[in-house]
Amino acid sequence: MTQSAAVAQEAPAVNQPILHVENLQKAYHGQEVLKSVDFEIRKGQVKAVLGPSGSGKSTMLRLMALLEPSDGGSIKLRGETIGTKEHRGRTVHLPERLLARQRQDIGMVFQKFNLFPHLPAVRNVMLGLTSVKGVSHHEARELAMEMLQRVGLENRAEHYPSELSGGQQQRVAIARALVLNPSVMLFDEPTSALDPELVGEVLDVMENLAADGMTMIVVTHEVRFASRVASEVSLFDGGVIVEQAAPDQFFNNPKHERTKRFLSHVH
Ligand SMILES: Nc1ncnc2c1ncn2[C@@H]1O[C@H](COP(=O)(O)OP(=O)(O)OP(=O)(O)O)[C@@H](O)[C@H]1O
Repeated sequence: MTQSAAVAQEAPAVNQPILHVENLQKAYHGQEVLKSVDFEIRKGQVKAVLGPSGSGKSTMLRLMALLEPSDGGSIKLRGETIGTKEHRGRTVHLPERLLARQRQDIGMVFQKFNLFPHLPAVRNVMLGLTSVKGVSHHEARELAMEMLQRVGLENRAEHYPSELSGGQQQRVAIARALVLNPSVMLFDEPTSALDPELVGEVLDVMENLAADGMTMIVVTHEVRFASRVASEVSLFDGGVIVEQAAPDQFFNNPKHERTKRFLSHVH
């Protein structure tokens, strides 16, 4: 194979979405939470997802992160179907071993930081590298320190979660996701559990990530963040995406009545 042919094979198609979700469905106890979600995000885009409480936003992210199986539809990451495969004409869910491997390419940050309380910050960040990726302790530590620096916490590396503020814990959680070098980062209301004065430091870290070209989906109630940082804003309601548009259009000239009503409550 010529060198240029090899490069062409490796490079993703320029306009191919990083993550592409089609007709995603999920029900709990017969109650449809995701009716049919279609969603795509391209490299470097930041999508903000707004919507009323209980509308299924977290469920959508958990399915995209392969933390729960869907009931239907498909998820493609960099052109490859993840989470499921076709087997004898049926769609089947992949075994946990394969899901774990695919999950490494999707970073997820939760409302609650979920750090291990008995490990200092740097060990929390290292854990995925040593236990999942088999990286040596020495190399994992170096990479973890780089990530802690990126979120402005290199001087808190040896602090335990109980010695850190909520905002700092959330920044450690972001570093923990980033260190695995995912193709896309999913944020599920990352500032909702924080005292108001700690929200800004987490949003600043996220804004820096976006400026560095990270591809991000952010479920949030932070309308100002969405309007400033997102490349596209979506309103999620009733198990579907009601409207998606660039922030200016979404906030200043929404098309759907549902979006207008939603915005009248949050503005
Ligand atoms: N594991 C589960 N088992 C049963 N029902 C669930 C489960 N997870 C979510 N639900 C239900 O699905 C619906 C959507 O929940 P979800 O957390 O996805 O909404 P949300 O839009 O993220 O809400 P919020 O903004 O309050 O976090 C809710 O009615 C919730 O009770």
